[in-house]
Amino acid sequence: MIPPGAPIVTAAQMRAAEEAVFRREPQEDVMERAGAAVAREVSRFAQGAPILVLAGPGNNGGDAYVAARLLKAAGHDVAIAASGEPGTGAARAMHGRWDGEVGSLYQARPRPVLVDGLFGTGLSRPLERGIAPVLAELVAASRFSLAIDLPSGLATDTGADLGAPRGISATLALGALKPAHVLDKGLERCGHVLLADIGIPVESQWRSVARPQLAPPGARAHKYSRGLVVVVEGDMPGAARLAAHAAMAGGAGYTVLASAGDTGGGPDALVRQRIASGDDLADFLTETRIGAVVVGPGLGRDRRAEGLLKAALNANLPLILDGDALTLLGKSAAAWLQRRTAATWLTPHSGEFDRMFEGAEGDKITRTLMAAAEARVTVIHKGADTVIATPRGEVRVLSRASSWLSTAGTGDVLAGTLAAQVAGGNKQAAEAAAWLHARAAALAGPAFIADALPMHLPQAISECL
Ligand SMILES: NC(=O)C1=CN([C@@H]2O[C@H](COP(=O)(O)OP(=O)(O)OC[C@H]3O[C@@H](n4cnc5c(N)ncnc54)[C@H](O)[C@@H]3O)[C@@H](O)[C@H]2O)[C@@H](O)CC1
Ligand SMILES: Nc1ncnc2c1ncn2[C@@H]1O[C@H](COP(=O)(O)OP(=O)(O)O)[C@@H](O)[C@H]1O
Ligand SMILES: [K+]
Repeated sequence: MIPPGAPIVTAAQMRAAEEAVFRREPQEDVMERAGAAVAREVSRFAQGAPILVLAGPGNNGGDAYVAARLLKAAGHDVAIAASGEPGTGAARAMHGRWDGEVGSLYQARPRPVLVDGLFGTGLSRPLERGIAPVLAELVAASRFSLAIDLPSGLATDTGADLGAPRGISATLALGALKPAHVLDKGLERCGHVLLADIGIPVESQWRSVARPQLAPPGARAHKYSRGLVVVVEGDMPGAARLAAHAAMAGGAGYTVLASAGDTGGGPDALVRQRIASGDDLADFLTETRIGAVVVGPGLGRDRRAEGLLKAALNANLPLILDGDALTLLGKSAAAWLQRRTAATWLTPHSGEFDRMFEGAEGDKITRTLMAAAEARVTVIHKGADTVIATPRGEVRVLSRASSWLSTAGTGDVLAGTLAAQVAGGNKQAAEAAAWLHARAAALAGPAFIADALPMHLPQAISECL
């Protein structure tokens, strides 16, 4: 579980936000609030069991000393073990306010409840001096463990593993989420992510995906005003049918499958349009009521596929490109897409993304932002950590969706869901589609097949009205 709609900031942005607050308020007061938030969560879960608090050299350790003092004052049995002397002014002050003993991390005996206050956003290199194995053992031997801000050993801005333990039960993010809470190894290492308000206002264009606010069709709605979606069929017709079904169940008023022949299948309400070639598609796409076109699911990579893709790119219509369309574009994606005047959405998985944007470097958020800016499109970079980036620099991250989504065809369902939101005029179509898709997967339960996913979209939508 990730707090929805929460700001995500880098370590440097968090530091800047803190420093702005320290100009009007002592750092110790902020640290007292952070430590109090930690103590609150720990006492909720500890249920009277003995607590071991680990304190590092920096301000994460400072938070740990505060939490230990408050937990002790509330009657808990608390021991502290430190990796060394406190190294910052605020941490020294908090160490001074603790009136008990401070043991060595390396001699610490496990206790049922563990609080990890060794390192937070200041971790700058892999854990050293044998800290990683000691921390891993103490976490493994505990019944409940809570990491202050971040599990020690995660790179704040990337979620890369710098020696973080496995099995942390919960992480209390202070003030805002950091990329490590939602990306890469952070997905498995943070446990449940909780967010504490510690009185530091943060401004960010990056957020975790939130449940969208959707509206039912107006009283005078008709099928075209609800949105007309065209899905282009190719070599593997099942993929296009999945996308079309998702567009219908995702709220589109009218869905057309543009197919070369009658391949059958699909709901009766699905309208079929015979499209043999790129020229046919170009003609059909002059229909002005079309609200979104999906090209790519099961498209194939032959001459006909290229012709269809070209026709879709040249049409002045909102366009969703997925699967084979992305592979066909390959390295020339940005050059092609920059020329479009209508809006474009790309839904690559990491293989497709890397083929299109091989020059993009860094963490997943940075790379996706670069791609969106370069191609001037919205990119939904899929995976266990799905990152949505717009050319305006907005980012939405959806992590911890059902891992049962890792089955063929679920990406086609996402493309269709997105098309319904685009055609329906949703200004936050990508975020809404990602939420609805993940919610449908949660409702579908374990071991579903992609065909079953669209059936759960209406229930997901009902939760947004
Ligand atoms: N600035 C503040 O007053 C506040 C900071 N907060 C806490 O402070 C944390 C950030 O504090 P800091 O910037 O002091 O950083 P940390 O406490 O995360 O750690 C920094 C210290 O660890 C050392 N270090 C870095 N990598 C190391 C490694 N691999 N092995 C050994 N030592 C290593 C650094 O040299 C530095 O001494 C946040 O995560 C949050 O928990 C909160 O208390 C809110 C207020
Ligand atoms: N382990 C996972 N956890 C959460 N979501 C996942 C996981 N694996 C895949 N997904 C999601 O499932 C979908 C798979 O899409 P894709 O890879 O394009 O598959 P296909 O082409 O077969 O439809 C994406 O929405 C992706 O974000
Ligand atoms: K920590």
